[in-house]
Amino acid sequence: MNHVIIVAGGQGLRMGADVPKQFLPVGGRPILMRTIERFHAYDGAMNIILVLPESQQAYWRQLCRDHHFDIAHTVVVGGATRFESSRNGLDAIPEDADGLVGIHDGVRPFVSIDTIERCFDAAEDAYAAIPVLPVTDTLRYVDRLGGGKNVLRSDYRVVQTPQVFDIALARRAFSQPFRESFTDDASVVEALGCQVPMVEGNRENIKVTTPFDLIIAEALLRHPTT
Ligand SMILES: Nc1ccn([C@@H]2O[C@H](COP(=O)(O)OP(=O)(O)OP(=O)(O)O)[C@@H](O)[C@H]2O)c(=O)n1
Ligand SMILES: C[C@](O)(CO)[C@H](O)COP(=O)(O)O
Repeated sequence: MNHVIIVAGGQGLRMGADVPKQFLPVGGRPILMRTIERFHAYDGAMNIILVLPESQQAYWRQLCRDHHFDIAHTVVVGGATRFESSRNGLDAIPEDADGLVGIHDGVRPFVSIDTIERCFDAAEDAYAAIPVLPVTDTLRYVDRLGGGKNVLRSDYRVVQTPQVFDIALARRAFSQPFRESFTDDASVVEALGCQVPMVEGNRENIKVTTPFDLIIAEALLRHPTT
């Protein structure tokens, strides 16, 4: 059985909305529902674990009733960091489970089924896989004194989710103590000394982070490309 942990335990400070950003509507439906629907569409038998702050769980249950949202999922409590939220999600997977676990941002509702499939297929072969895209702008390194220099953009990739791992590998990685450098799940696995293979992501798979991203999200719904 495949598992996916949808992390939605953050504060959404950059969005600055009254309602937690994962509950904001896009095309009339909460972002989080759209995200969960993508994984259910990929694999109807997938074990879906949703990580949410305790204070938001009653509101989420109300939203599910209001929107007749009936995709089965388990809700677990979020942590102070994304690392902690991912780890809480992992703890909800039965001890004796084997196979793969994907970890996905609750606020990436436009992940394509192809991207999900590429990640799970590659992780089946290589124990881990993450979706990435090439950088389309010129990149500039800036130092602490305000100086800067052009860097070769072909040396870099933009990283998305879902990040998929063998469950035993993910458990070992998340038993390490937290480090500030853990900005995604791949960086936690790499701290064990493992390589994390990359597959192609999809351009629409934006992380809804700021009010501007909500405008893009509405436009993507009006002109679907996935
Ligand atoms: N303690 C945390 C922090 C983040 N996340 C989740 O990780 C994903 C990516 O994080 P981001 O979009 O940066 O969300 P926030 O941390 O909520 O945003 P901000 O930094 O603006 O507060 C989101 O789905 C967010 O809910 C989480 O589960 N637990
Ligand atoms: C995990 C992630 O979405 C990969 O791009 C990203 O690192 C999370 O962003 P945050 O701003 O660090 O929460």
